[in-house]
Amino acid sequence: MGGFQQDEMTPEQIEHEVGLYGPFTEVVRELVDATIRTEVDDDEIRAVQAELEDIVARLRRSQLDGPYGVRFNATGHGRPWGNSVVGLRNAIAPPLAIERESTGRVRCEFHLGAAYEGPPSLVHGGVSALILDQMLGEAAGAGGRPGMTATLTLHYRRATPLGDLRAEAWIERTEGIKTWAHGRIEDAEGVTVEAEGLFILPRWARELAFPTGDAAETPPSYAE
Ligand SMILES: CCCCCCCC/C=C\CCCCCCCC(=O)SCCNC(=O)CCNC(=O)[C@H](O)C(C)(C)COP(=O)(O)OP(=O)(O)OC[C@H]1O[C@@H](n2cnc3c(N)ncnc32)[C@H](O)[C@@H]1OP(=O)(O)O
Repeated sequence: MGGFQQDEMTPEQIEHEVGLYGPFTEVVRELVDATIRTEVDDDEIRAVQAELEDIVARLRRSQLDGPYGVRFNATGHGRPWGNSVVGLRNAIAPPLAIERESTGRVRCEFHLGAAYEGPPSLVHGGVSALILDQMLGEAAGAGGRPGMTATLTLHYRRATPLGDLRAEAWIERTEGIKTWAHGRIEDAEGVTVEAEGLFILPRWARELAFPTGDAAETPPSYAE
């Protein structure tokens, strides 16, 4: 698997890019929301479309060949900036700003607007799954037991309204390369969705992490 890429970015360069691409991507998120909710007239839609086509062409003048991947510098500072849940440069991502504890407990507060709608004024069930997949995976990673999602089970207890929400996740138990994590999404009234998942350190990562074949060792994780 490719996509993990080390580079020589200094903390100052990273701070510069965060300051540049953070607000840039935020405007694109605004654009998505405005596109769904606008009620301007037909001529205005056509005019805006033409301007946007010009803007896309300007950005396409210099592009990566593929997705952003996960980059990290020599200090191990990870930049999953294309990630669809937490990516700084991904306008699809809400994005989640996750607080991580080394015990494997993670939490965040976030806002889901019109772009995440499923049933009227409610969060799409697949979006809740997306968020919980990331949160459970982050819990596994924060606790030093990272893995790929092998199973993910969702319990939709109550409809999740669009708006201000919070999520948390934690490691329930580990066994060698396997980590079981649990988590939930809550609105102001309490839990709406619960999840449990199994995360497995894949073979390619095991070979890097345990050259001796001893999965009782703690595998590496990337710090943010
Ligand atoms: C991740 C690597 C580490 C990088 C470090 C970065 C840390 C960052 C920290 C945090 C931030 C990230 C947060 C991300 C969150 C989002 C995560 C996603 O959305 S991941 C995308 C969706 N998931 C996939 O696409 C998986 C696709 N499937 C696979 O890749 C493999 O099937 C995988 C890894 C799940 C297992 O492959 P095998 O080759 O390692 O498996 P075998 O060696 O055959 O089995 C090992 C053990 O696992 C069990 N096993 C395998 N698959 C299972 C399954 N699906 N269910 C139950 N058990 C399974 C087997 O029975 C075996 O168990 P026995 O040793 O016999 O006890």
